[in-house]
Amino acid sequence: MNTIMVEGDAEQGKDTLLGYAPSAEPEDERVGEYSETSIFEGRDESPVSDEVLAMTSESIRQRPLLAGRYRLQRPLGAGGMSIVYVAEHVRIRKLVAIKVLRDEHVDDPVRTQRFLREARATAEIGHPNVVEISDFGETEEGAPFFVMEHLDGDDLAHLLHRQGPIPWERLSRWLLQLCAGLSAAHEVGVVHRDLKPDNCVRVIREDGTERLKIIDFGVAKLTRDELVEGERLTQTGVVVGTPEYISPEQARGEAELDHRVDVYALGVIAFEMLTGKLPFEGPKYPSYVEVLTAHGYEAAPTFAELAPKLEIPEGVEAIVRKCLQKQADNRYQSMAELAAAIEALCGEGVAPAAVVDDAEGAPHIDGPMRFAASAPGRGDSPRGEARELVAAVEARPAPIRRRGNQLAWIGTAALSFGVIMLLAGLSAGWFMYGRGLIEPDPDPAPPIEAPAVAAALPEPEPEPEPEALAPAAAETIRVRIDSNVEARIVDALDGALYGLTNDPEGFTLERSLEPVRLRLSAAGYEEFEFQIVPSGDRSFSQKLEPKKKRGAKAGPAKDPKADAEGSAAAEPKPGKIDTSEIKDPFGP
Ligand SMILES: Nc1ncnc2c1ncn2[C@@H]1O[C@H](COP(=O)(O)OP(=O)(O)OP(=O)(O)O)[C@@H](O)[C@H]1O
Repeated sequence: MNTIMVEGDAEQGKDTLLGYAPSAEPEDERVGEYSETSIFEGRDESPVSDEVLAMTSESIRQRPLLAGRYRLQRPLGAGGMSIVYVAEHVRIRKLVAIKVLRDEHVDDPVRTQRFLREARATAEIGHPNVVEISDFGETEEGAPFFVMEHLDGDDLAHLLHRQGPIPWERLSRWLLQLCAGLSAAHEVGVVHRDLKPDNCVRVIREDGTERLKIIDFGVAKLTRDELVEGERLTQTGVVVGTPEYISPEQARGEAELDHRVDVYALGVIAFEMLTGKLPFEGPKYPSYVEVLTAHGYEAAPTFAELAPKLEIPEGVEAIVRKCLQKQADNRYQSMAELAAAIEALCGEGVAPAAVVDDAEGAPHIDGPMRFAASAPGRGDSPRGEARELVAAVEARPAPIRRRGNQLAWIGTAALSFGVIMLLAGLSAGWFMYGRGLIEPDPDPAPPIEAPAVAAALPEPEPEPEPEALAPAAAETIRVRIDSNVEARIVDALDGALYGLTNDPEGFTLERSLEPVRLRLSAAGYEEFEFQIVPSGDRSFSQKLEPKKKRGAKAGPAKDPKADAEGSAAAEPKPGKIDTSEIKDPFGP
């Protein structure tokens, strides 16, 4: 398992609930106390485990100077893709942080492109609240690296662990800085997509003031340009994020993502920093499936429900809830708008109107959820870790609702259909499902003048050919079903007629990832009910069984239509038969 592993104790942090003094009390009881006691005392010595050191490239470790000017001192941390070191610029004797692509990924064009994209995206932003990129290069082994300002501080996850919930007065100042940095990113067409407390570092400046810096644009989307070659997964698609902070549209695998996913994530961060709890955690959310489903469909609990002992002003909650709306249109539409709301509340005390949650309610997950053999459980990797998961889901959706209605179950079957929800194997630090990266941005930002470093970085691979993206663009898909007897194809929920089997034209369905439950019915034949996920054109064959006559011996009944038209009509058509698809994929 080529996983991450920066902080061995981060794991603990997830389950013991952030930043509270160790307590014999049940977890729920602990909310409500601001505590300065760290349950992670001593963790600041070095977040890098021996395992990470062991993973460190031998050649890099031994080389005294990187690119002739940087002396690597020690690893700061590592993700699935790269390792971050503290280094010294030997000429100006300044500490820097250097992120180097792991040796094992050097020949992987996808990861290399992503890595370069991170460097370019970050460098283009150029804002005091975003980590600064000052240089880049390549190791002798060909591993790209880029050089950042060294942030000597704590990320918000650590602060929360150490200090417990952060009062609004303080948090609001941090949020305003994060809004400023993200606003700058959005202005140049960069969407972070993986915002979480771990990626927000607080440094104390010489004058004693705090400065927040956003790091890790490793999964950022450059809305105006490149799609990374190879991330164009025709079947499964790709969306990247960290389950605990992922926006509903990412969780639902929607293709069109914009900067408002960052508004949502910032809302989750604010929620967690204020209450010490994530909106969706605890026994009700035993795996990432439940977490993602909740982000997709479930309203966040109120502060009073989660942290009854904390007194958080209503206006604050209203702001957070507005960020957490499921529909991006119902959130703040920009970081500037969010910042204005924070400022209005902090300044004149103007609270935004309370928001009525637009959540539709989470689908009930009923069936067995099976992870691939190598899959980690939710607790198997550090909290907040972006991760790569591959689909291996078996789940029975609750009552399937009609397509176009609220939901159905996101993690439906259709492994062969493409995306859906996913689950399981940790591999490179990306959580993948849905189709986020495979869509071009419909409204690209205007070109901007990139700072020198960004401009000098190698250009990424060209965008995929348009035809590769074409299927996702169509609004409807066509379904053709053949059967041994002409049968009506109806909606299993409301009986609406879609068409008839054996119609060469088939019938159309709205393109969706929500399953549609259909029924085939023909006089004298057993009805056959099944579901499909209309994510692309489908063609099936299904034999209907004659109804058994009471008292009659089992055997094929006569098909009245076959009688009229000849026996050929009763034969299933050859080819194209894939009864596995037509069966309820969640069925036993
Ligand atoms: N400029 C910096 N200064 C100080 N520490 C940094 C800096 N950039 C990153 N780090 C630390 O290095 C560690 C890994 O950084 P980062 O989050 O960018 O990588 P990652 O996302 O975990 O790795 P990958 O991109 O391979 O998945 C984190 O602990 C982070 O706080």
